[in-house]
Amino acid sequence: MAEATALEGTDPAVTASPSVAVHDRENCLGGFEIDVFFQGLAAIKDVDVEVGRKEILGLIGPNGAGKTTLVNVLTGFQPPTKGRVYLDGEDVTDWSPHHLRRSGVARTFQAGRLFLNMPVSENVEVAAVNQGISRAKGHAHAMEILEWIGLADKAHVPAGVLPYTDERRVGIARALAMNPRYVLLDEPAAGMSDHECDEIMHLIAEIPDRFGCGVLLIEHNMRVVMGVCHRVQVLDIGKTITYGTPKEIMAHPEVIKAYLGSTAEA
Ligand SMILES: Nc1ncnc2c1ncn2[C@@H]1O[C@H](COP(=O)(O)OP(=O)(O)OP(=O)(O)O)[C@@H](O)[C@H]1O
Repeated sequence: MAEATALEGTDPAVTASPSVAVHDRENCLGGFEIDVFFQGLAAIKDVDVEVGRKEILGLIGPNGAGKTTLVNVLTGFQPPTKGRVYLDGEDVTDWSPHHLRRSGVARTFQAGRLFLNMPVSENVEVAAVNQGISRAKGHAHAMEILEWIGLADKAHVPAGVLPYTDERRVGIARALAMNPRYVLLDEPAAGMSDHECDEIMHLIAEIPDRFGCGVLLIEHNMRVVMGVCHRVQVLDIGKTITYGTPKEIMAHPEVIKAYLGSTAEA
């Protein structure tokens, strides 16, 4: 993680982020006018973010831009210093991660957070059962998702022996097993080969229709982001630089300068 960036005290006209309002607040997971300060330093300053139910939103930006902090705010892991979070019209700003998870906001983590001694299938099953369905239904649901994500043949393997890239898939499977309304994926393609990236791209593209949920995707791999996202929002030093379609983002001079220029081939 990079050091927190001091935006506090700078000219508001300079630090103001553009509004990203594109959805009806009743039908999205959104953070509005979000600030997050750590020890007086702004990690996020006046950022709006919205993901719709049938949408894949990409959140990109250099290391330390504030992407994970923003996802932490949307999932209840980080209370915002200022601003509100809405889930399909309901103010959920003060809700715990557990409450949000039970209400349909699921996420993955950069580090797997799997039960390493437990078989892959049970890792996914537990996530489903925690949402209140029976063990048998949870198992069937888990196996369906593992089949879809290409891990059915490893269902009985302890999660701890999986290669890193498979761990990330199990993380996605666990999040989807919760039957979320929104799923937030933190760098799902990290460490993947080009071939694996292609596979994960196709899977992510299927999520809104197959699972009926919106996707917020943090990802450094631009091929993946530009290949699957309907909209892309760009953060840098804690504020939104711009947002738009992948095509618009690729052509944005500030984006090219601040981010894509150095990592477009990541
Ligand atoms: N718990 C914390 N305490 C203090 N500072 C933090 C904390 N979490 C994040 N930060 C700071 O907030 C800023 C944003 O960090 P964040 O991890 O959200 O960025 P990011 O865009 O997700 O970066 P990366 O791509 O490297 O994951 C950074 O300057 C980081 O050092």
